[in-house]
Amino acid sequence: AALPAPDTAGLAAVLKSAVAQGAPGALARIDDRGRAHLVTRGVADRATGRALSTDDRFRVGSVTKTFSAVVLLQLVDEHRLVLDAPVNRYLPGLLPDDRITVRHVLGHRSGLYDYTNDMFASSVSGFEAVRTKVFTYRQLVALSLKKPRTNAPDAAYAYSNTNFVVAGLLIEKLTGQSVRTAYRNRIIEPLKLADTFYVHPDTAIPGRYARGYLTPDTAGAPLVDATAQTVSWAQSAGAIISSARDLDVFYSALLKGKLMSAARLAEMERFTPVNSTTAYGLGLRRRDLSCGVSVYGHTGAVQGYYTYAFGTKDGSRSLTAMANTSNNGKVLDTLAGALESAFCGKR
Ligand SMILES: CC1(C)S[C@@H]2[C@H](NC(=O)CCCC[C@H](NC(=O)C[NH3+])C(=O)[O-])C(=O)N2[C@H]1C(=O)[O-]
Repeated sequence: AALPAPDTAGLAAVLKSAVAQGAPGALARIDDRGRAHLVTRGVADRATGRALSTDDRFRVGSVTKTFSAVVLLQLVDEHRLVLDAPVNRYLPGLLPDDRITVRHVLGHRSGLYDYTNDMFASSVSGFEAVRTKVFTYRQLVALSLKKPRTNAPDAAYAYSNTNFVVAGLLIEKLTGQSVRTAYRNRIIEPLKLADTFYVHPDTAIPGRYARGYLTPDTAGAPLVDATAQTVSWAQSAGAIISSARDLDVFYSALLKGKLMSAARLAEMERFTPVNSTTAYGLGLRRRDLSCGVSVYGHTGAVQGYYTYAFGTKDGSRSLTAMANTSNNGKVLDTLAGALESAFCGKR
């Protein structure tokens, strides 16, 4: 059935609420069968008052996880990786349990503890302690392995950044290239994503970008400009920089089957229920909206930036929404309303 027209007035109201709840700015872009709808609110830079533009680049956080999953699923298509093989077959001795497979890692079913739970228990001091640090993947995995696993392999879904750090190690081992090269050769250049970069460990965002502001844990304390950071704590789990246009192109191309075989996309879309309205596949989230439409993509939360990037099953319509703050649950929840406006239309 054809989707209702996007509700751009509703979208503007969502962004207005996000700004009222503490985001300096918020943006949204819908690409609907070649037609773009652009909405913005507030500022990209609190110091200069520059208005936020939908052209501004930003840190996408865990939307990066879909990029990493795409590379690995392409390697499965190339018969260079077996999804149900143990991770330790490719990275001997990395993990303490040979039963943990590549599929478990990409579906957050490995049980590997998420080291960011400790790293960011205190939001601002945790961020300041790592914002210029450069970690190796193995240092991050070691942080995780200091803690007990959350579940036996495949026994449960438990979101963990550690899983996509392991994915980065797999990408580098199997391609013999950096994840930066793998993203560029396999996704960024083929799709001509001119605003999409992996610059780790550089802290600067190339070109024109929105500054990002971390909301402190203490109510009323000033926002912290979190724009400059290595994102080395996340890397292949969260360090990509992109734009609303590029993420719409990326998820539309993915969902249209342009990035891997139909068989592999079907594997990516085998979903584990997370709660009543969301499910997780392989580096891909499904969100079931109030109007019965399901959308596919990923969310992101990195210091200074919240992102929603989702598309319809056939990739004909995609939406990216971003607010340039984080650690603000009200803004994260409000921004989810952009999905309803974009895909369910006027209510
Ligand atoms: C599951 C999520 C929302 S969290 C996960 C990942 N981001 C992180 O793990 C960073 C967490 C710390 C971010 C920080 N929060 C704190 O410091 C809280 N003490 C903030 O908000 O700036 C990402 O991105 N994912 C989102 C996803 O996949 O949707």
